[in-house]
Amino acid sequence: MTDTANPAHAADNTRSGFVALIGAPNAGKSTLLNQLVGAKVSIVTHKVQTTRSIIRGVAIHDRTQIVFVDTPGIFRPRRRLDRAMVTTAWGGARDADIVALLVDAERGILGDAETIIANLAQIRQPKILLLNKIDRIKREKLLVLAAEANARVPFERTFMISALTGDGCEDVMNYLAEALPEGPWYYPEDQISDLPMRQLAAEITREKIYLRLHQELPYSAHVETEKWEERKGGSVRIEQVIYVEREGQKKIVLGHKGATIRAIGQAAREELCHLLEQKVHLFLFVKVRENWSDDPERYREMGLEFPG
Ligand SMILES: Nc1nc2c(ncn2[C@@H]2O[C@H](COP(=O)(O)OP(=O)(O)OP(=O)(O)O)[C@@H](O)[C@H]2O)c(=O)[nH]1
Repeated sequence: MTDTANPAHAADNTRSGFVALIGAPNAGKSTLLNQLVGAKVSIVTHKVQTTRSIIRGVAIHDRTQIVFVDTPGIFRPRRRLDRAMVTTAWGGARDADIVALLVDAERGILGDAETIIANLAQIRQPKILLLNKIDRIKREKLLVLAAEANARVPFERTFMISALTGDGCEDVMNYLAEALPEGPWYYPEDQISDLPMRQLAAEITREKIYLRLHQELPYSAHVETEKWEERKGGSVRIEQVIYVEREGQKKIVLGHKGATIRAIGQAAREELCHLLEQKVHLFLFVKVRENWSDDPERYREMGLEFPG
């Protein structure tokens, strides 16, 4: 048996490294991360800009440990929170061994994807191109897109994949497993994410809020796990606070006679039970905290840099 408590894994011939996934909002980064790591570590929703901080997923392929850095979508920043997300995303790319640019092939290289490609030139790490969502488009169009992207940036390799179906993903893993440098593993073998459990639990609740409320609640809800208590008998009691910016938003989150928050809580609890493989008692509270998006402390908690 392998010693999972020892992250060094000094065994011969191991390889390891960091791979930054960058791409425009909705390119499919979180979906791909989950597909490659094989477990849900990064939240996925149909809304853009749901990933706020860098989340790592760790995959083992052959003798290589591949640490994925899922970056917030890189886009033209408008609000302060947006600017923090973009700064953090490019920081993640500069620290990585390999940068993987994910492009929504259906959308092509327009808008945000174009801005990213223009900026990629300044990044000196080896870069690979992943054309995603090939389940949705014709092969001829893909080839044109691949040529267009490679004319602008020297990619080491181009892959055509579907993060959703897993098509082409094995080729990406084979490539990364060979391309990353020799060295000891960074994490114990059984660790899929270094995102603290409390934060992951908060992300799950935040995902349920988005899925439930769609447009009604803009990007102003923030969830914090305040209490995490392992109970006798193997269950866990988790208390979370959902912070909103205005009274009106609090009413929306609560819903008529508390129906909305109950549904959010139930969905989050089910997913947590599944993830933790234990019984979960989840308690949600809604609080108004005006202007939390201007508070440096909240940024630090989310692992973001505060743009002055
Ligand atoms: N058809 C299809 N849909 C996909 C594929 N990959 C991702 N999607 C969908 O695209 C949407 C966005 O995916 P995400 O993984 O959340 O995208 P993201 O790049 O992490 O987005 P942000 O968190 O906003 O940066 C979701 O509805 C996914 O189901 C794919 O290969 N095929």
